Amino acid sequence: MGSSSEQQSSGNYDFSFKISLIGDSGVGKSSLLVSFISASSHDSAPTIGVDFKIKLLTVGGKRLKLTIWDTAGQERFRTLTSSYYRGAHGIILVYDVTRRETFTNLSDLWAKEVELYSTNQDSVKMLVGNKVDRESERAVSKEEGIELAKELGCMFIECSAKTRQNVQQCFEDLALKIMEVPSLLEEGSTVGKSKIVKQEPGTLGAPPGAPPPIGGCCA
Ligand SMILES: Nc1nc2c(ncn2[C@@H]2O[C@H](COP(=O)(O)OP(=O)(O)OP(=O)(O)O)[C@@H](O)[C@H]2O)c(=O)[nH]1
Repeated sequence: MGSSSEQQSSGNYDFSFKISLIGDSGVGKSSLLVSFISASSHDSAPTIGVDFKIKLLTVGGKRLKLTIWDTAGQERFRTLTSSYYRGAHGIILVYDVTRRETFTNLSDLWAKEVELYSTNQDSVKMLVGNKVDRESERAVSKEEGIELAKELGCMFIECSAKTRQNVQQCFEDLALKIMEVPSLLEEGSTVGKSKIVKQEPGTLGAPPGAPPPIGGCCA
């Protein structure tokens, strides 16, 4: 799927935000993204390197362009990390409610990385407990999720990329919160800024200096 240059023009959206998805391998980051972008979940192959997708949507009466980055959780790709976070307006920290270690890794590992690499002091963070459709296998309670979100200063939601429960809500709530932060709003504003930049095929919408994404597309 491609996007026309017309869609990329600032005339078609009021704000442009970068959102990064992080968390352990297999928690469902790619599935959440695909579920949000394509309005249907699917079995997802492991992400190799980095992927991003663009979603145009209207929230709170504003037309938004969300560039959503999907990180590969595997340790061997961690050298790419800083570019995932650079300039991100929103960061989604995902764990799998059926795998406790993915929850503890968020506070022990991922939240520390966010602190280290995030260049946007004001970026909005959202803690997401995914795979709630597997309720019988749950290993992390909702209350624990709420507690950790408080500790980390994050918003919180539980969802399922498989059933799409709360997936749209997750991204919309995050976007709404980003728009409440004046510095992020100003930075993401397209007013008076030209968004039509000459880019190599396949990198449409990627921030300058970004590593070449794999399979980025626009919805
Ligand atoms: N039951 C259930 N399975 C899910 C859900 N989300 C993802 N999965 C499955 O979990 C597995 C891993 O999902 P991915 O989306 O590849 O996870 P990821 O976090 O992107 O993994 P990496 O690309 O390795 O970082 C896949 O088999 C998905 O189909 C969900 O909400 N419920």
